[in-house]
Amino acid sequence: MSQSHLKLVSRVRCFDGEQRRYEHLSEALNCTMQFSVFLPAQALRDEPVASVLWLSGLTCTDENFSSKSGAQRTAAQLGLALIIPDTSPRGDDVADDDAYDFGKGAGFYVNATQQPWAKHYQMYDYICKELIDLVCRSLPLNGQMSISGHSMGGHGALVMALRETDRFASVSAFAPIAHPSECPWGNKAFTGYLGDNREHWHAYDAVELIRSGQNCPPLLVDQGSDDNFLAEQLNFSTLREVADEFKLVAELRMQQGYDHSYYFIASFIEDHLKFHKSYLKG
Ligand SMILES: N[C@@H](CCC(=O)N[C@@H](CSC=O)C(=O)NCC(=O)O)C(=O)O
Repeated sequence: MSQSHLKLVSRVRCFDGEQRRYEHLSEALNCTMQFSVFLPAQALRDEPVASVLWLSGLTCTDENFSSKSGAQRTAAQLGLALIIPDTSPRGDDVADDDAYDFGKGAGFYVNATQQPWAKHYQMYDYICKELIDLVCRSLPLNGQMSISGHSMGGHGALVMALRETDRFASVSAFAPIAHPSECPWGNKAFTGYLGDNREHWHAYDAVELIRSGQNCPPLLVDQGSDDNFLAEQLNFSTLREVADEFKLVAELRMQQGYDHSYYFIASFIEDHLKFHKSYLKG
């Protein structure tokens, strides 16, 4: 398989569109990767559509969101494609860790600088440089794109939107790890992938990027009040404070009684896709 070649692994009819899974050889990650795509009916008729890139959380593959969120119903109504990458490099020769929050399934959307991780764990470049280019060249997409994600993927979505300032029309997140430099999940992952110098962590920390004056596209965040990870890992109130201080175009909502699960995501994904659609052309 050449690096630019997409191999269709599966396709299934879904809301008059198709849920597909592709495989390709990633140059950035130095391994074979799979990702999922929902294409609405318009795209199947070769009418290019706008898309939402979804980044998943710890322990996920590209299949958690496509099988649990129910996002396809609204995406079909709005004529939006969904692009759903995996959360880390994969394969037998890729370094791993026994813990659920480091190694495979926990790439944290960074470009690792530390060994043995650096050889494969280049998730930031994989998504922002390689995958977006690949899907825009290979699928009926019009290039208009927004970004969203959950937890570790919410962190990834915020960071990519803040750094790739002209790429995304809007950004949203469910229970994002908003300030990874200051929580146990982020501390562990950043020490392992990026080393001990905390200055190097700030390029992958949404709160620090906002504090540094980076522009942010329109932002929607939902956070469940009964999320087990809220107090220790997510720093929702700090994100609210910096969003207010730096006058972001942002709505950050506390949703009473919701937890960290895909039931929470399924409850509000319609709002997020409609929010993105309002900023996307086509
Ligand atoms: N197993 C862990 C928790 C793992 C977990 O909750 N993963 C979430 C994302 S958390 C942040 O990135 C998830 O999306 N899981 C997949 C799913 O389908 O629910 C533990 O026990 O603490």
